[in-house]
Amino acid sequence: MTTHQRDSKTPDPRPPNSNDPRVGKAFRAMKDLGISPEVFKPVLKNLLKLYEWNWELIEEDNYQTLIDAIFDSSDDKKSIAKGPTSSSMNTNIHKKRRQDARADDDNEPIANLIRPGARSDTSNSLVHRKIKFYNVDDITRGTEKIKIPLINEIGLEPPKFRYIPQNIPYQDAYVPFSLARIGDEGCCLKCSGDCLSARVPCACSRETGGEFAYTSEGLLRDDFLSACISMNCEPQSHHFFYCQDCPLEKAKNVHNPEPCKGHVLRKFIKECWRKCGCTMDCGNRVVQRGPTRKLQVFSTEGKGWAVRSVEYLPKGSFICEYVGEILTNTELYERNKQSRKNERHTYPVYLDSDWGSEQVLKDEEALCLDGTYFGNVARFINHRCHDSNLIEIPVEVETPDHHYYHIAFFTKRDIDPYEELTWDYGIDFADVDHPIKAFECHCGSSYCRDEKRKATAGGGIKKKDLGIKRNVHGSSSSR
Ligand SMILES: C[S@@+](CC[C@H](N)C(=O)[O-])C[C@H]1O[C@@H](n2cnc3c(N)ncnc32)[C@H](O)[C@@H]1O
Repeated sequence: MTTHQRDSKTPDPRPPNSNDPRVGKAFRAMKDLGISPEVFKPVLKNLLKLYEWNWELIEEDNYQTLIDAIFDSSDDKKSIAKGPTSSSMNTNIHKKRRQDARADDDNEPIANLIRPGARSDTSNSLVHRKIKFYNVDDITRGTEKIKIPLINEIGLEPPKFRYIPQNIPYQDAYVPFSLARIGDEGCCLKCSGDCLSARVPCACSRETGGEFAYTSEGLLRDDFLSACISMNCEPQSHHFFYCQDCPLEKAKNVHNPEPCKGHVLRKFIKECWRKCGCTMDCGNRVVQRGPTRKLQVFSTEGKGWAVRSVEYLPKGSFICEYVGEILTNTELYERNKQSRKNERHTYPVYLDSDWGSEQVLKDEEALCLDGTYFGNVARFINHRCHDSNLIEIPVEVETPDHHYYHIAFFTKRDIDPYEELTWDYGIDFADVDHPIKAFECHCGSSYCRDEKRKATAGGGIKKKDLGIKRNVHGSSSSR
């Protein structure tokens, strides 16, 4: 699944060579900061010698030591400031330093929900560090297998929420899991070990046409991902389902709802689960194992908090689920009314991917996820119009009843370290009837729908737009 790495605690007697994956990783991280190989290679070589080939010290805190050493060498020589990449390099290094340079006195508790994690600089005395480290080293409070730090580069107000690694019903949501609901033909009772290596794909691959959605490397299969992307980004008329009594239209006007504008039908992944005979390491259990990538929450100008990965992510990588409280649509309407009064922001996702397969549920039955007060890292993923680098895919795990399922984010393409992770919320920025006012979009995409709307004659507002999905309801930002 990931490139093999030598245990970085074991001193490596060999000098670095360009085939070493650790050199490649360092190269990519430095490239991202605009640092050319000519500049970083000699510094890396010296540092490795100094640390007796201990890569752990080089790699820790996203190569902070290496960056410090490059910075110090550039301060000394001033010569690299003449190079063509020097100004961007210095800007980026300064940016990177700022991102990690939150002094102790910036360690405000994150709404008493995230423990501040000030770090003392005792890890190595060989490099004189002039900076302090960021203030929260794990927003998950140990509830995930990985730590997810929060990097406050610009002094944003701490997010107020409680991290939960799995969805939890708020109150009325009826989420029935039972072994009895899973028929024997709906799971792989007789499998053992890893279903992906079985000669014939088991029953759990039926949802994805008799082939598993995942490769043995734990990535989404290319053809499956492409089909999901094209259904999501360029849906054809046959990809839409039109319901009789549309809950989204009722949310806009309960007494006189307009006809349904259409819901995009989605492809599901089905993962093996408890009733199956395979092990937890089975390749058809990716989302249920939780996030494994090196993610960070960081502050942005204009969009609040955001998410990125500090490691390279190949196309089809699972990033995280959208986790929140499970609400009925009725509870969500109530909450939205309240949040408008309290100026709180909600980030709900409708569990509406299975339109057409069963009767549309009533509002007091239909479910959505709200990550506002209780959520996971996904609540920080910002919107980008059309060319976002993540796609959300519905995943069936505990129940074959698609009344409830998981929403999982996967990469649509290869992603470089430190690139912001984004998904298209599906907002129609021109929809003035929507119960939650859309934010002013700063996604920066050349396909930005908000920019296009503003550019049309006087920012003219249209009322109807066929086939608009609106999964997350962004509220106007107070930032
Ligand atoms: C799901 S949250 C994402 C995390 C959020 N940035 C935060 O700080 O908590 C959605 C909110 O983020 C902000 N946001 C997301 N994408 C944005 C964009 N492209 N432009 C401006 N604001 C955005 C909006 O305030 C929106 O209501």
